[in-house]
Amino acid sequence: MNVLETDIPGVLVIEPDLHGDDRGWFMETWQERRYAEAGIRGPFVQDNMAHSRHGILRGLHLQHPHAQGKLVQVVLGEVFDVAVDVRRGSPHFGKWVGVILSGEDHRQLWVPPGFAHGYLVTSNEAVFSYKCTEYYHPETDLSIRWDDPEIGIDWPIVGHPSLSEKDASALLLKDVPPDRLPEYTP
Ligand SMILES: Cc1cn([C@H]2C[C@H](O)[C@@H](COP(=O)(O)OP(=O)(O)O[C@H]3O[C@H](C)C(=O)[C@H](O)[C@H]3O)O2)c(=O)[nH]c1=O
Repeated sequence: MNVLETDIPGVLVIEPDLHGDDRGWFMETWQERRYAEAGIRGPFVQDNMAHSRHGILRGLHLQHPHAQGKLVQVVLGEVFDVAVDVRRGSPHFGKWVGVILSGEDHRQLWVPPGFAHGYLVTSNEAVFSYKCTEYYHPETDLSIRWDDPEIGIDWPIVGHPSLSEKDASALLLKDVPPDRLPEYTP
């Protein structure tokens, strides 16, 4: 398993070992001891899966309180996956990391608690699967605008993505009340 750092400390790309043979392939998508050694600690309490068509953008979402760490990967298709540091006081506040994840490369992204997360489907369809370190708390769920100019995410899209009503009416980061954002703890 290779673990690659990104421009934001703590956000990691994981390249799991793939065991191929004439039947196909096998991979361990998570293993507590090995991932903890890489700095990816649970406990993971919930697994999610979502299917989306081309051009769908889900995000940018976070929960606070009850911030979720997310170990994300694509089972089928391809997405552009983004993590944004929205921890108050972080030296990287407002900074984003974007990576292509696909069912072909099997890569994972570790999105620590305190980050807004979202992805754009760049294939005809995509099945997205991820582990969370906190339960779903819709009452503390928050959407931040995918196209917030102060974050400036370079989404690989021409025109406008397909969004949920919630995401279409999301706030700009500057308009989020400070107490709705997690605190940075070095
Ligand atoms: C997130 C979630 C949703 N739901 C239900 C609530 C709605 O009836 C339906 C769709 O929810 P939503 O539109 O919030 O789903 P996404 O837009 O994919 O939200 C996710 O998108 C971005 C990329 C994330 O990182 C978060 O995990 C999450 O916010 O699933 C649940 O029952 N449990 C859950 O944990």
